Amino acid sequence: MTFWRSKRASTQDKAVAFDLEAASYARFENVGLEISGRTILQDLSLQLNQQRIGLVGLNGSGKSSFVRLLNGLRQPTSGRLEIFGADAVAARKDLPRHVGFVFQNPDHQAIFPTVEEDVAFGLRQLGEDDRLALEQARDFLSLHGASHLAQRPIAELSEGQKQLVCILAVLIMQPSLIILDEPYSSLDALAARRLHAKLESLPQKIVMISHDPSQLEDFDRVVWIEAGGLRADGAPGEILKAYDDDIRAKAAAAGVDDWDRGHL
Ligand SMILES: Nc1ncnc2c1ncn2[C@@H]1O[C@H](COP(=O)(O)OP(=O)(O)OP(=O)(O)O)[C@@H](O)[C@H]1O
Repeated sequence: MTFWRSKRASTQDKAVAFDLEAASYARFENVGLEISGRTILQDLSLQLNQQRIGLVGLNGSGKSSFVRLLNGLRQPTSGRLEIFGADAVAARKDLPRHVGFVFQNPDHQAIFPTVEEDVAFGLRQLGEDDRLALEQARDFLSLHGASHLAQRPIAELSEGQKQLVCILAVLIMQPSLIILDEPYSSLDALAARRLHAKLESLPQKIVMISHDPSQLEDFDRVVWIEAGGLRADGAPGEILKAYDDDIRAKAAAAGVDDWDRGHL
């Protein structure tokens, strides 16, 4: 059974010259981001070219801000960023067609009353006919063992169910790059295993934020963001170990049992 829209984007998009086969799907050159006069990200220079890249960093370090740059939710305020070969500022309106974004908080993503309408929405955005989009959404939900949720109001779902629906709403669009911002945060162990296996099987590029190092161990690369900058970048084994060591050192210095000696 196939679900994919007939109007699928070609490798060279007509409106903006995206190169969806580019080896480096994101190129950061001295990229900075300021919001309301505050520096959130600074002087980031790196290229993303591996299939699955994990992002780690403490709360508030800038991970969500970093991934928001990738699909046009934020634009750099300094430096240059190219996504699939196109300037991220000039291409910001077209980026969501190729870069799917699973939000950390499902309430920021789901906008339609029912699950099937929400999953169908992305296909409609891509130009699919309303009725066909809804049919494909139902089939897709069924394929992923979620047909029982199809007509449920999203607002009534559990947090984990909402998170899974938001993931499906992005997967159905088959974007070339999929961003996942802490997708495991509300999932039970079974759903987490299923998602892990699913992500492993996908042909698309994936950039995923996770506070659970075990979900990133088999990724191709891990990038560690600290205080809005690049702290380390490399093989998961090396970076996750260094990150864990750093957390242990900080915990020992701050006194993990003493909330007041730490800081938010
Ligand atoms: N809309 C905004 N206005 C002002 N400051 C913001 C805004 N969004 C994020 N920030 C600030 O940017 C910094 C980085 O936030 P960001 O959400 O990117 O961190 P994070 O690493 O994803 O954190 P977490 O792990 O807690 O999700 C924080 O200091 C945050 O307060």
